[in-house]
Amino acid sequence: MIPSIDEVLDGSHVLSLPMRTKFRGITTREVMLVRGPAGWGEFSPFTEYDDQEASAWLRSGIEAAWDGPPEPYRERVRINATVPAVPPSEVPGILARYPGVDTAKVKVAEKGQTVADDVERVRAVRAVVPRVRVDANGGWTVDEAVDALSLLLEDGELEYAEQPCATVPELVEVRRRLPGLRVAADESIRRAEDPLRVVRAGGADVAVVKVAPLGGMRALLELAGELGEYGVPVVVSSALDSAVGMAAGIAAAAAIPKLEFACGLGTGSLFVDDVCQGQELVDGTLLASSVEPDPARLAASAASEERVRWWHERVRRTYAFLN
Ligand SMILES: O=C(O)CCC(=O)C1=CC=C[C@@H](O)[C@@H]1C(=O)O
Ligand SMILES: [Mg+2]
Repeated sequence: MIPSIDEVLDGSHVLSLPMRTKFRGITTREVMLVRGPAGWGEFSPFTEYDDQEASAWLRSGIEAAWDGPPEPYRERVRINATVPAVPPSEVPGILARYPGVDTAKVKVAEKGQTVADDVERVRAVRAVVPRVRVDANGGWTVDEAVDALSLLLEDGELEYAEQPCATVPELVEVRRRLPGLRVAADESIRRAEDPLRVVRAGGADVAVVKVAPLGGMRALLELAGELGEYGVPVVVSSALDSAVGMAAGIAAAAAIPKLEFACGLGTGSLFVDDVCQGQELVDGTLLASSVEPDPARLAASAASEERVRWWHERVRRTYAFLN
């Protein structure tokens, strides 16, 4: 059952969370938290997304706050460190925020940077963490991907390359030209009309799945089951969520029967302050549990009246796509 708009907006908070490091081009993350009978939910589609795309995120926030999490298979979820496209000198400081974590995802192919920047950054990561995956966010052509990934492979193994190129045929081609390397699909799943298309086309060895863009924890679990039928394992990742959205990501990951890879659910450390005290990392794992935002932090991070109005209007427009 979908709550009314007034029920969704009642008791909601729009927050502006400053980030320690620029990530996907932003230095402040705006999120909206909603409160329902089952707890808290998050609605935080990136501001440039249209209402149709944002509607999956609204469905997801409502699911968390009105239905709560699915039945878990495990208590704790292994996570990876996430390293933004920073200079190598900043890498140790970022990794220090992930005690006990043995896998890092490194952003590569950042606009305005070179392959040499990527190689240096990945080297700095390898010096601290044994297992490395890279994420190009579709920033390379096939030739650029093959050249850059071959260079990175000269220094050591890569667990996988996430979205090296933007399109499905390009991913298929990268897989063909680098048969020893796993390719993971992210944007080709979360921003696609048919999330299984990339897998059917032979463009992915691994699928990156995110709760909010897929429309919630149960929608993610259903897709993970379908991907499993194709023999494609999933990595549950964040959508740069606050601790509330992250709790839904951890709950979804905890409810997947077979989890082979560390999950990208450690981006809370990219915020200067999250909406509540972060979950403690134990041996590189996070506990699946409900979260309660800290009222003082909600007050301190409250967005301007103008931005609150913008988000409320966005919810109203987006809500129209829910049925
Ligand atoms: O997967 C991770 O390690 C963290 C999550 C992450 O990298 C992302 C979160 C949100 C937006 C994306 O640009 C980005 C990604 O591309 O996977
Ligand atoms: Mg990605």
